Amino acid sequence: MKELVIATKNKGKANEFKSFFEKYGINAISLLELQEEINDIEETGSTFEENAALKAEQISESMQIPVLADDSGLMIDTLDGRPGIFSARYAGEPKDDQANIDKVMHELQESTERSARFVCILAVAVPGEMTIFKKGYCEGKIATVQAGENGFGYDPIFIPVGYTQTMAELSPEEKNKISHRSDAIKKLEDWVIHLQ
Ligand SMILES: O=P(O)(O)OP(=O)(O)OP(=O)(O)OC[C@H]1O[C@@H](n2cnc3c(O)ncnc32)[C@H](O)[C@@H]1O
Ligand SMILES: [Mg+2]
Repeated sequence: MKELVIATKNKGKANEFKSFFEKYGINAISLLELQEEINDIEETGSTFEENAALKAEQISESMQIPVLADDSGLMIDTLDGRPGIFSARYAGEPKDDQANIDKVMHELQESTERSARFVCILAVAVPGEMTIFKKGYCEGKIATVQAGENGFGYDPIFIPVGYTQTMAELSPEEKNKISHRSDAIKKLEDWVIHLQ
């Protein structure tokens, strides 16, 4: 089976990439599964694109293989797009999904302006080639009550457009049909097929 290294240490993302790439007969391997210990890559960029490129290019360079990275986040309109690129550590170090949710819920309080979107930027770095980028979205709103156990990150407070449940109440299969990550992956299909 073909293999593709995904420059992520996020278990939730890694699982989603596994199921996307399985369909193409590709084994998606995250940094959590590699034998060698990979140091955390500092996400010092000021955009999703810069951070996705940092992750993909650093691992691709050191391993001399094609690498895919994902930089993603939640953008809330009434918070001027926050947490945005700071989504993973919105409530500070160490990264804590529940603390991030609590902070967002506190900031929104009773607000009726709750529109938001998940954004995903994929970067593919191949040694000696220009890095390519694909962008995906999932539109929705922030719930007034946290619900659901599936997924990761902000899924328990994000209600996608056309749904009454949160992303964390949907099955993994349902999430993978409509998520920002799947939207971006579909746009990468030509490259993925070429990899096979
Ligand atoms: O950098 P890597 O190692 O890939 O893992 P990370 O969790 O730090 O990933 P990001 O830097 O891209 O930050 C993305 C954050 O945005 C949130 N997020 C992204 N995609 C999400 C999704 O599908 N569902 C819920 N929250 C998501 C979640 O809080 C993530 O930690
Ligand atoms: Mg990160």
